[in-house]
Amino acid sequence: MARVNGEMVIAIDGPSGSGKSSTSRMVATQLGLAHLDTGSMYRALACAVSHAGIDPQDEPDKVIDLAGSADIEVDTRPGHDTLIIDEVDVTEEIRDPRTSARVSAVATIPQVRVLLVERMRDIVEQNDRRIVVEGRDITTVVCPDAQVRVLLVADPAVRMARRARELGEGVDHNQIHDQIVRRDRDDATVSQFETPAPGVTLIDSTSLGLDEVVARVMALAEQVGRRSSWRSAANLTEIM
Ligand SMILES: Nc1ncnc2c1ncn2[C@@H]1O[C@H](COP(=O)(O)OP(=O)(O)OP(=O)(O)O)[C@@H](O)[C@H]1O
Ligand SMILES: Nc1ccn([C@H]2C[C@H](O)[C@@H](COP(=O)(O)O)O2)c(=O)n1
Repeated sequence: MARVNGEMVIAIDGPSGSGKSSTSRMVATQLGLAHLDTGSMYRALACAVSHAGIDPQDEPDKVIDLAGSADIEVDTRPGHDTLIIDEVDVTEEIRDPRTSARVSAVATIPQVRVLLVERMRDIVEQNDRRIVVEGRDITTVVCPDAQVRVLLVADPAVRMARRARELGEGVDHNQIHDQIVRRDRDDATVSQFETPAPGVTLIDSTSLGLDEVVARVMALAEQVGRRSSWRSAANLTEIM
C-alpha cells in the first residue's frame, strides 16, 4: 500500500448514493490523506436551519446569515465523521432521512454555496492540500485544480437498491426514490454532476464492486504521482 507524503488533492463528485463516501474514506485511509465529505456540511446547515425554525423557501436570507455565522466543526480523519454546528453534535441527525429530504432546499441557495465553498477551501488548506474531497461540485468549483478529479456515477436503480440494502428492512420505496431521484433533480439545478467536465475521469460503478472503484482511483493517484515524480522525489513511501 502506498502513502503519499506530498500535496495530493483527490476530488470526487457524483450523484446521491453513487459511492462517494465509501470510496473516499477507503482511498484516504490507504493514502494517508484527510477526508472531507462536503455534503455533510450542507446537511449540518440544514439541521441548524431546522433547529432555528427557519423555512428555507420563505426565509432564504436567514439561511444565508446562518451559513455565514455558524461555527462548523468537521473531523477530517477518515472514518471519524463527527460534525458539530454551533456546539450541537449533529453527527447522527445529518444521516436521518428527514435531513436528506430537507437538505437540497438549503444547498440550492446560491449565496449559501458561495459561503460554504469558501469554508471547504479553507479546510483543504488547513490539511496542507493532502485530502480526498467529495461532493457535487468539487471537480468543477471547489478544487478544479485537484491532482485527481473523478466523477463517480451508477444507474439510479442500482443506487436505489444499494441505499435500500443499507437502510434495511421495512424501508419505504418512496423515501428511497426521494433520496436519490428527486434529490438529484433538485441538486442538478445548481451543480453539474451528471457528465464529467474536461479533464475529469468518469467511473461508472453500476457493475463494479467498491474495491474495484477504489483500485481505479488509487491507479489515477499513482499515475499522477509518476507524472509529477513524487515517487522519485521520495514523497511516496511504500509500506506493507
Ligand atoms: N461499488 C459499490 N458496489 C456496491 N455497493 C456500493 C458501492 N459503492 C457504494 N456502495 C454502497 O452504496 C451505498 C451508498 O454509498 P455511499 O454512502 O458511499 O454513497 P454517496 O455517494 O456518498 O451517497 P450520498 O450522496 O447520499 O452521501 C452504501 O450502502 C455503500 O456501501
Ligand atoms: N459539494 C456538494 C455537496 C453536497 N451538495 C448537496 C447535495 C445533497 O442533496 C446534499 C447532501 O449531500 P450528500 O451527503 O448526499 O452527498 O448537499 C452540494 O450541493 N454540493
